[in-house]
Formats: sequence, structure tokens, C-alpha cells
Amino acid sequence: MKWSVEAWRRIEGIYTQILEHPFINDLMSGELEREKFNFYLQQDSLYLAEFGKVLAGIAGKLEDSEHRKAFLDFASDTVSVEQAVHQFYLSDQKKKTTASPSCLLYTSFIHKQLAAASVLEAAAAVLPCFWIYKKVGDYILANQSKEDNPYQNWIDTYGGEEFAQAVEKAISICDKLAVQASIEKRKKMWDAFVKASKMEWIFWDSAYKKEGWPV
Ligand SMILES: Cc1ncc(CO)c(N)n1
Ligand SMILES: Cc1ncsc1CCO
Repeated sequence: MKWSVEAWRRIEGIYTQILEHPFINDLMSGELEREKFNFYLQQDSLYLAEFGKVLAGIAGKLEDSEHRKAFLDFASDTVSVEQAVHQFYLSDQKKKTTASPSCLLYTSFIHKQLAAASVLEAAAAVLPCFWIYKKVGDYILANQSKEDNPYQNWIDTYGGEEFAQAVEKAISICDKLAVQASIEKRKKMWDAFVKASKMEWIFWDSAYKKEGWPV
């Protein structure tokens, strides 16, 4: 069986909980509080900066030139999204933000996977960022009730065809890496994939709560 089929099976429950989260529900209905969305976007711009660095770092460790090119493209696209979000904030409100505990947890985790684990485990750790967002984007597109959702731009970014191709590629690279891996390594890849998926839920939850530092 493909590594990715079992990977998704392992996070089915987490994915369901993400779809049921009020952040996603409110995003879909268009009723999400602006403040919550802004909080999310600001944290996400910090997240994307680190995510892009990690993608570039993974690229540097991939032997297959096609895989390396794919990850360099992911990294480059991520910088574009990061800059677009940044631009939005420069024109809107000039605000310096520091990473929330949950944002720092997630970015630290993917950096740790890159620095201290194998490239396979690093690739598995960033895969939920692609795959879950794609699934959530598609889900929202398919279940939207309103025509004039103020968050349509966000929804179209992840529900669109362009992102779908990147996601397919990322999944297939993980599958190819897993084919050459030992059982032990495949398990570690699943563990990283599951952990990062939990952090996807945590990230949305922290935005919904506008999480700050308790001390
Ligand atoms: C937290 C998070 N995960 C994944 C994506 C999609 O790349 C994103 N923008 N933010
Ligand atoms: C995963 C991801 N998220 C924002 S851009 C990007 C790479 C798409 O090529």
C-alpha cells in the first residue's frame, strides 16, 4: 500500500475535527469575525516565512533533481504567498506581530524535523500543510452557502487547481521517498505526519481564541 494512503487513514479523525472546528465553519459561512481572521493571517505570515525556509532546506537534501526542483518551487511559491499576505498588512495596518505559542510550536517542529531528523521525516512533517489545506479548501468550496464570502480570496487560494497540482506532487514525492525507506523510517514518517496534522488543528484553534502568551 502507498505510504500516503495509510498516512491519510491515520489522520482521518483529526481531519474531521478540523472540519468541525468553528474557525472553519465560520470561514465557510463568511461569518468569521474579522479580528479572528486577521489574527490568523498575521500568524500565518509568520508561519509561511518559516515553512518556506524549511521547504528550501528539504530541497537541499533531496538527491533526485525532479524532487529538488519541486521543493524549490514550493518554497518559491510560499514566499509569494507570504509576501502577498505581508503586502495586505502593509496597506492595511502596520503591525508588528510575534509568533503565538501555537505558531511557534508548529514552526519549531518543522525546523526540528529538518535539522535533526531524516529528509524523509522532514518531508512527511510538511505534507499536512499541503494536503489538509487542499482538503479544507475543497470542502469549503463544495459546501459554501453564500455568494459574497469576504474570505473568498483565501478559499480560492487553497481550493484552486494550481494548489491541487502542488499537493499531488508533494504527496507523490513522499510516496517515492517512502518506497525506498525501511519499515522503521516509514513509521517515523507517519508519526511526523500525524504530529503536524494535530498542529494544523491547534493552529486554527489558536487563531479562533486569539491565543497570546499567558506570561
Ligand atoms: C498553518 C498553515 N498550514 C498550511 C498552510 C498552507 O500552506 C498555511 N498557509 N498555514
Ligand atoms: C504549500 C503551500 N502553501 C502556500 S504556497 C505553497 C506551495 C505551493 O506550491
